[in-house]
Amino acid sequence: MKQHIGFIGSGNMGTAIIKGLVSSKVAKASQISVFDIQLDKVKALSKEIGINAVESQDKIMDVADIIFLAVKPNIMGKVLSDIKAKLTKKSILVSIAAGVTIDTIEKVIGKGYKIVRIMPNTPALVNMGMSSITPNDKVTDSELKVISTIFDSLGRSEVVPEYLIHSVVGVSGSAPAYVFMFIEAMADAAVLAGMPRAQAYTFAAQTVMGSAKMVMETGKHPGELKDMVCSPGGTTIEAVKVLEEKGFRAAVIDAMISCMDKSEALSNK
Ligand SMILES: NC(=O)C1=CN([C@@H]2O[C@H](COP(=O)(O)OP(=O)(O)OC[C@H]3O[C@@H](n4cnc5c(N)ncnc54)[C@H](O)[C@@H]3O)[C@@H](O)[C@H]2O)C=CC1
Ligand SMILES: O=C(O)[C@@H]1CCC=N1
Repeated sequence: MKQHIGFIGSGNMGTAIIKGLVSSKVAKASQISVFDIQLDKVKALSKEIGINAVESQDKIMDVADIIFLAVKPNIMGKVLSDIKAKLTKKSILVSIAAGVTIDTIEKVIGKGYKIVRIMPNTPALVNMGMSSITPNDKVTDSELKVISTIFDSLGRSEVVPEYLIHSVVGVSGSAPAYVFMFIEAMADAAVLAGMPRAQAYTFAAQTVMGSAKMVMETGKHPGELKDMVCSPGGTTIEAVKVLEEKGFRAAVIDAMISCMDKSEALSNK
C-alpha cells in the first residue's frame, strides 16, 4: 500500500496492530509513524521494528493519510478535539475505541470526515486477529478496500453495521481474555496431574488452536465436532457431564452478556 499510517496511542492494542502490520509486510515500517504520550515506549518500538517515533500528535497529522486512534475510550474526546484543526476531508480516521460511536466522533470533529470504526483483538499481534470494520458514508469503496487489506493482513476482517459492534466486542474483541483463562485453567489441571507447566501450556494452547481450525475448515457444527471426541463410555463424556453440571455454557453466555451490556453502556454515555 502507498498510504502513510499514523498511530496516536501505542498501548496493548495499538502495538498489536503496528507489529502485525509490519510482520505482514502490507506496510513497511517506514510508512508507519507512531505517537504516544509515553515517548520512551515509542522509541523502544522504533528500535525494535523500525517504525518512525514522533513526538507530537501534530506530527502524526502532518504525515499520515490514515490516522489510527488507539487510546482509551475516556480520552478519545480530548484527542479528537486536539487533532481537529489538522484533520482534512481526505484523511481517514480509524478508531478502535470500544463504545465510541461514529456519531460521538462526528459530534466532536463535525460531519463530512471519513471515519472507520474498528473492533480488533490482540491476536492481531500474531496475524491471527479478528476485526470488524464499520465505515461511515464518506468512506469510498476503494478506501474501504485499503482498510480491509490492513485488517485482513492482521488475520481476518468483516464489515459489519454499527449496531453489531456490541456482539463483536463480546465474541472477539474481549474474547481472547476468556480463551486465555480457559487455556490457563486447562494447564493448571494438567499441572495438578503432574505435567510440567510449560508443556501444559503447549498442549492446552495447541488444542484450542486446532479445535478452532476444525470449526473454520470442516464446516461441521461445533456440537458434531464435540460428539466426534466423546467415545461411548469414555473419558471425554465424563468431562462434558461435569462442565454441564457446573454451568460452563451458561457462565460463558452470562459473562458475554455483561461484556456486551458494558459496551452498550459506554456507547450511551
Ligand atoms: N486491549 C484490547 O484487547 C482491545 C482494545 N481496544 C480498544 O483499544 C483502545 C486502546 O486500548 P489498549 O491498547 O488496551 O489500552 P492501553 O492503555 O494499553 O493503551 C493506550 C495508550 O494510549 C496512550 N495515550 C494516552 N493518552 C494519549 C494521548 N493523549 N496521545 C497519545 N497517546 C496517549 C497511553 O500512553 C497508552 O500507551 C481502547 O480504546 C480500547 O477500547 C479494542 C479492542 C481490543
Ligand atoms: O476491555 C476493553 O474495554 C477493550 C475493548 C475490547 C477489548 N478490550
